[in-house]
Amino acid sequence: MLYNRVLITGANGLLGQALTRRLSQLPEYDVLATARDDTPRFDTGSCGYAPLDITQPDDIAALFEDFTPNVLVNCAAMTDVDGCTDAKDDCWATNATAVQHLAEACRRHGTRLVQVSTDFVFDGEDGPYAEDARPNPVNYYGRSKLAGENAVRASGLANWAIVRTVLVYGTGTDLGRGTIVTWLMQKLAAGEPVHIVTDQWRTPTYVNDLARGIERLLHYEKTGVYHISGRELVSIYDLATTVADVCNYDPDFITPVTSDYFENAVPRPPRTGFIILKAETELGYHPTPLREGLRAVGSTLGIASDS
Ligand SMILES: NC(=O)c1ccc[n+]([C@@H]2O[C@H](COP(=O)([O-])OP(=O)(O)OC[C@H]3O[C@@H](n4cnc5c(N)ncnc54)[C@H](OP(=O)(O)O)[C@@H]3O)[C@@H](O)[C@H]2O)c1
Ligand SMILES: Cc1cn([C@H]2C[C@H](O)[C@@H](COP(=O)(O)OP(=O)(O)O[C@H]3O[C@@H](C)[C@H](O)[C@@H](O)[C@H]3O)O2)c(=O)[nH]c1=O
Repeated sequence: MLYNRVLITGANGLLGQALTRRLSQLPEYDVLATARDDTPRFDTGSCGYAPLDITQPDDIAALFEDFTPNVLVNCAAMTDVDGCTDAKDDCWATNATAVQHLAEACRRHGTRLVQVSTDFVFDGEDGPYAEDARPNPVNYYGRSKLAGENAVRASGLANWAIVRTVLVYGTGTDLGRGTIVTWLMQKLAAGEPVHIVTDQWRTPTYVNDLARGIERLLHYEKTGVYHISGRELVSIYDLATTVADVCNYDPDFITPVTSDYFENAVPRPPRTGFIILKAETELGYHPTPLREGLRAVGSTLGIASDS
C-alpha cells in the first residue's frame, strides 16, 4: 500500500512517542497520534494530533468517521502493574473493555488492528517464550492484558496482529511512568542505593527497536501473534550492574535482593523473556544489543558511557 492512514492511541507514552516519531519520518504513512491530553506532550513532527480517551466508545466512533484509518496501533494501556491491582475497574476498562471497543470500530471500518501486549500474560515458570506458549497470568495487569488480546481474537476482525513485548526501556518527553533503566541511571548518578531483584529474568527491549519492529509488521501486513523484544535474557540485577558498568557508576550502590524483599509489590512472573525467531525471520527484526541500547539511552540523557 502506497499511502497508509495510521491511527496511534496512547501516543504520549513511551512506545507511542517512539512509534509516532518513527512513522512520521516515512513518507508512506499519514499518522494521527492520539492521547488523553488536549495537546501532545512531545514533538509530533509531521503527524496530526487529536485527543482520544480509549475508554469512550462514542469518541472512538467519531474519530473513526473523521480520520478513517487503514491501521490502528493501540499503544494505550494502564501499565502501572501494582496500580492495576489497586484500581481494578480502571485497569479492566482500559486494558480489556476499551480494546473490545477499538476492535469493534476496526471491524466496522475494515481497519487493521495492531494490539500491543506483554510478557506478563505468561506465568514466568519456563521462559523464554515463543508465540504459541500457553498464557497463564499471575497478576491483574497480566489478566487484563490477556483479556485485551482475547477481545481482538473474538472480535470477528480478519486483519489483526498482537505484538507482545518485554520490559521496554528508552526515553521520551514528560513520560508518566519512567523506565527501570532511566530510573537506575538517575539513582546511580546521584549515588543513591538501590535494591534490585536477582530472581526476575527478562529480555529488555529498546523502545526504538520495538517501534521499528512494529513498522516492519505494518510494512509486511503481517497478521497473528509476534514476540518483539531484546534477545538477551538477563536478571534485573544483571541489568542494573550492566547499566552501572556502561555508565561508569559505582556498582556497590546496587544491593541484590529476592522478590520477597518488596513485601507490598504484586507478584511478577519470575522468568519471562521471548524467543524472537519469528520476528527475526518474518520481519527482518534485529534488536540492538543490550549494552548498545543502554549506551544510546545514556547518551540521550547526556551521560558519558564506556565507549
Ligand atoms: N513498558 C514496558 O515495559 C512494557 C512491557 C511490555 C508490554 N508493554 C505494553 O506496551 C504498550 C505501551 O506501553 P508503554 O511502555 O508505552 O507505557 P506507558 O509509557 O505507560 O504508555 C501508556 C500510555 O497509555 C495511555 N493511556 C492510559 N489510559 C488511556 C486511555 N484511557 N486513553 C488513552 N490513552 C491512555 C497513557 O496515558 P497518560 O500518559 O495520559 O497516562 C500512557 O501515555 C502497552 O500496551 C503495555 O502494556 C509495555
Ligand atoms: C522499582 C524497582 C524495580 N525492581 C525490578 C522489578 C521488576 O522486575 C523490574 C522492573 O520494575 P517495574 O518498572 O516496576 O516494572 P514491572 O515489573 O511492573 O515491569 C513490567 O511493566 C509492564 C508494564 C510490562 O508489561 C512488563 O513487561 C514489565 O516490564 O525492576 C527492583 O528490583 N527494584 C526496584 O526498586
